Amino acid sequence: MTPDRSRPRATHYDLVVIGAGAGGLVTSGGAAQLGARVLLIEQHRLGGECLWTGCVPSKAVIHAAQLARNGGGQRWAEARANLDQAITTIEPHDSPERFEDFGVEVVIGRASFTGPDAIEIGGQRVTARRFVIATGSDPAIPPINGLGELPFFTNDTIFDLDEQPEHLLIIGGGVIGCELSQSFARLGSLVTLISNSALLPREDPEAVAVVRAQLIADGVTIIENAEVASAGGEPGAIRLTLADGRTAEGSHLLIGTGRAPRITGYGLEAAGVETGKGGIVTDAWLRTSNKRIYAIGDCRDGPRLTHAADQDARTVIQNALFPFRKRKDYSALPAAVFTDPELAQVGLTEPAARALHSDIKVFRQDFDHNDRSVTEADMRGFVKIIVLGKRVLGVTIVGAHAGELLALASFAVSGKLGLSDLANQTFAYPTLAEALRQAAEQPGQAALFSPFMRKLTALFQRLP
Ligand SMILES: Cc1cc2nc3c(=O)[nH]c(=O)nc-3n(C[C@H](O)[C@H](O)[C@H](O)COP(=O)(O)OP(=O)(O)OC[C@H]3O[C@@H](n4cnc5c(N)ncnc54)[C@H](O)[C@@H]3O)c2cc1C
Ligand SMILES: NC(=O)c1ccc[n+]([C@@H]2O[C@H](COP(=O)([O-])OP(=O)(O)OC[C@H]3O[C@@H](n4cnc5c(N)ncnc54)[C@H](O)[C@@H]3O)[C@@H](O)[C@H]2O)c1
Repeated sequence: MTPDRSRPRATHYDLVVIGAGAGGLVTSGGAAQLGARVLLIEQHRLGGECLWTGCVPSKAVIHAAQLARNGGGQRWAEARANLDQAITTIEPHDSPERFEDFGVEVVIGRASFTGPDAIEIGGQRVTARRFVIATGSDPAIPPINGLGELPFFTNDTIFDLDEQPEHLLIIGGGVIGCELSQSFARLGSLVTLISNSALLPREDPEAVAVVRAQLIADGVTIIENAEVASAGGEPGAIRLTLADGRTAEGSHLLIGTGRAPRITGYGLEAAGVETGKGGIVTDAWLRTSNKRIYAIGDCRDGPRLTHAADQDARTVIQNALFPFRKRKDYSALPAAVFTDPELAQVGLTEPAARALHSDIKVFRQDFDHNDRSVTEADMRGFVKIIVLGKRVLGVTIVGAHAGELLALASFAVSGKLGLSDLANQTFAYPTLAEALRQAAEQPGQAALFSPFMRKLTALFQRLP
């Protein structure tokens, strides 16, 4: 029998979690399995952005676009079928029944704080020992003249699109803009991508150059460092006018210009929770200005990624339930842009490391010297390892399967390993991962094959 999910069964819990996206699900499921009495409140459907409007549909579209590449024709319908299938397959993992089996009490409704230690939900007042806010973020819509009068898409709506866009205009050259511009181009739409920055402004520019070249080869028209001054035209024939007078016309418009944390309309002021421009302010332990309330994932100031929300959740389970506290630490948080080629980063990029330290060293290995890249006939990209002294500060990988290869690099950065730890590994031949070892062995090889070593070797050969 389906339980009544319209109101809580009790008035007090050990932990109340607001929002059932990646952050809220991991927190509530983990805490309940550890034995805490947990109430999880979700206003819409469990799974959040990642399942319904983010990672899952976008990666399914990317996969369909890979298959469609060079196939010709308009292939959005196939991508739509693929993304619907992916969501249907993953949805049971995030179902209320599964979390109820873990011992979580699930209520569907909108929670609102009424004071520093209480919320209201389903007309009922609920108190808790600790609260976790995991309310996520909305697409940020830029203040462009005329935009309000036109139909436009965001990640909340683009994956429900029924018809193939003839010509998709995209504002924003970040992760969404790059991943989806390439996908729609490969699926057979004309695509124009406009950004007020360079593409992927936070990433290594040399790596971005490799991605940019592929987007152009796929037919994406890219306009970088350009302000969109106004939007006009009509549905089906949208015209963007840039500040320098240029115009771009298309049938559909997608906005991917960053995120706005969800911090209004649910009583954060009444709870005494401080917010800033970047979201809910948290301390080193992810506590808000109200020490009994934690904030995790996209709603707090900090990185907005599913695995960041997951990492936050694990930190908060420990901090909210146990006396041994754990600090938040994003220094080894990996990130991948799932374009083709992929761009993956962990730790500091080369420009970020140079801004902090004057004496870093950078070791780069291009994939055109990797045998597997040659046999796969895909030699785009490189591995770059950024080192301070002996310590690996960061790794940038651009190329095929860069997101997968990054796992090894993440391990090196989070484990505070030295370059020699990577250089001394033996990797299966022929694999792309060998490029990491080849980059890591560059300084050692210079020392190993030096004139001094040559003399030493010769000397040893003369010994009886
Ligand atoms: C197109 C796209 C692709 C992405 N791809 C990736 C990727 O490949 N890898 C990656 O790591 N990240 C990716 N992300 C980012 C990722 O989706 C988010 O960082 C992640 O989903 C955030 O999880 P969250 O739990 O913080 O918030 P959300 O998933 O947004 O969950 C918040 C939940 O809170 C609920 N809620 C809000 N207010 C209330 C309230 N008052 N009461 C009750 N419920 C409430 C909402 O309904 C929602 O379900 C992508 C994002 C987008 C937009
Ligand atoms: N693979 C992944 O992990 C993945 C994929 C998609 C999205 N995401 C997450 O989702 C979030 C949102 O992605 P996003 O691409 O919207 O944000 P983003 O921050 O990655 O990029 C936004 C881009 O829009 C540009 N921009 C901002 N205002 C503009 C304006 N008025 N006109 C033109 N350009 C403008 C910025 O300069 C920037 O290049 C990100 O935080 C990202 O972490 C992650």
